[in-house]
Amino acid sequence: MSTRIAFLKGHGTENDFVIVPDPENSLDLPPAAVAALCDRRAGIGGDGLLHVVRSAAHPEAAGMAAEAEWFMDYRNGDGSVAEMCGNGVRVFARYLQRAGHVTEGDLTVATRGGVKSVHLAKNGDVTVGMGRALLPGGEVTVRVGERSWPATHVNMGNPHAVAFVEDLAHAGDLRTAPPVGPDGAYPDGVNVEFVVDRGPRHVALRVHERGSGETRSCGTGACAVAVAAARRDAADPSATGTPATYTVDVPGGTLVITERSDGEIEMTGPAVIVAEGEIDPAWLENAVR
Ligand SMILES: N[C@@H](CCC[C@H](N)C(=O)O)C(=O)O
Repeated sequence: MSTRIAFLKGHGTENDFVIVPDPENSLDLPPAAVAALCDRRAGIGGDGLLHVVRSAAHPEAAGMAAEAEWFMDYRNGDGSVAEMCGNGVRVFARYLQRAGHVTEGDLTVATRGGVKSVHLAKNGDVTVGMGRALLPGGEVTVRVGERSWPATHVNMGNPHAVAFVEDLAHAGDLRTAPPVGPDGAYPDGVNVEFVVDRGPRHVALRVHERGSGETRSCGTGACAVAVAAARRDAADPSATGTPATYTVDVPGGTLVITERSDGEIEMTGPAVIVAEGEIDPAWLENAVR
């Protein structure tokens, strides 16, 4: 890597990302490079990285190029690849707007979880069509120390285990991933949400994200929580025929999630770009050695 590499930093409800624009997919970003960039002490710092590539230039997205010009090549902070990142899509759209690639209003973004519809509103909010949740059923259990809770498995393109708890403090310090049983239930790892009620159709969560640790927000996690809460509250829109909207407080802000009666889920929240600069290529080369 001999030329300087541009980056931006952004967040959605404090789920923060290093953004690396690379329209023609010419950068080599192995897991070690992503982990170095996301390192909060030795790097730029972020829960994850948004590699911004034209769909036509990326082998995983070329098939979506007719529907979405831009591909969000999302990576977790440890360098691993994930199928989807809800907050990431909002921040990605905000970047496209700032760079002049799109304007306020409707656009599409290609992700590993398929093409997502996005609306950039005048008030700064960004709404993402997150698709449908899958609830494969089966019992899973989340454990922290001596406590354990039954959890709902919700797939939002990526896997989530949602546990309703009495107190968010019971999740502990979340420095390590809480064990989710039975063994082998999630061979590729899982995002774990701890949830309490705050009022009617109003919940709060803490989350431990696969590949990132505890984060201040998780968009797919907030959707998984809203879906699990609607089933618990006998408000499943596909059964009642009525959309269900939940306000989901996360440590970094608030997201509003609506599940329609056809199962389609929309998530609304803010997305902010906070800085931009250049990565020193010599530092990056050294960091991945
Ligand atoms: N923060 C994201 C989810 C990112 C991916 C997740 N860590 C995984 O590995 O599935 C969001 O906002 O959805």
